[in-house]
Amino acid sequence: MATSRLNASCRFPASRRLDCESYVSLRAKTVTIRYVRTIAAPRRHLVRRANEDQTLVVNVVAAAGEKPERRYPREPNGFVEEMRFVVMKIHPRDQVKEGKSDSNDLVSTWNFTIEGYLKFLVDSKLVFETLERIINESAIQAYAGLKNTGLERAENLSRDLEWFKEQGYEIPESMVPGKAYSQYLKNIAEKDPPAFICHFYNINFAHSAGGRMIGTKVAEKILDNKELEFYKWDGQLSELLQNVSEELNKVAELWTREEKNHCLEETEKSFKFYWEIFRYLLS
Ligand code: HEM
Repeated sequence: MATSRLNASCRFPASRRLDCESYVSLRAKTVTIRYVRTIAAPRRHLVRRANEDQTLVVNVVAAAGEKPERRYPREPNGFVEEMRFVVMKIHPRDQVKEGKSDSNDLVSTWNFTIEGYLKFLVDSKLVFETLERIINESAIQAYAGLKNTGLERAENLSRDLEWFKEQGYEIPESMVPGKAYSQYLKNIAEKDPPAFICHFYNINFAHSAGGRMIGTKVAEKILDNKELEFYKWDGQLSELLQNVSEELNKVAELWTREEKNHCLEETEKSFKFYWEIFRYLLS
């Protein structure tokens, strides 16, 4: 079997690049690489392709005796897709199925009341206010690109509550679910950015997906089709979401796999906290 001397550029899970050199067979499916500038033991790699400039692109399979690297669902599509995958699995299957039509049917069966809806709006406002204040005031680098994304909702919610007041409705005080979620966000914001980013993603994206669908149904059923400011964005929502996704992907690129997993594990908490606020709509 012919062998060639190649410069190999090794792509590691944490995006670390190391220079190495090796004698390999171009027909080989795996290769053991001896690193030039590290003290790592030789590792077995899966050969992905050899570029024209004789740079070999390889994936780490395992060091001798190690288990192969674990792959995470949607990992190659960027971290936002990983977060989306996890939260969609948490949506209760019997109540909320992925895909708008099923969920739409479900939401159509709900009996909305203005009282329940006002509680939902008041607690949502508290959560968005807290989220936005933290992002604006924090010096944490990961939050810097998440200021003024166009997804902010607190001001729009204030205008909606003002409108309800003008219609003669009494605006309730914020309640336990909103206060609990707001307090939790304050607790983790400075000491645990990966966890906080999970909440940032879920709160904003939940509202733009299921939340928006619910808003349309509420408007149809009990608001004479009045479209609230909560569901209006300056510019195309899809573009705003795309921009924020790109920013979140950039933030997560700097994380280790452990930090990413920690962020994903926080999804369940985010869902539970926000679900408590959604539940007002069912009362
Ligand atoms: C009654 C409550 C809910 C309903 C009816 C609902 C419904 C939906 C539906 C239908 C989608 C898919 C939208 C699409 O494929 O375009 C979706 C996506 C999503 N939901 Fe929910 N959901 C609810 C509650 C929640 C909660 C409590 C959270 C978390 C805090 C959440 C977070 C998300 C996220 C992050 C997405 C992905 C959005 C995207 O990628 O654009 N949802 N939801």
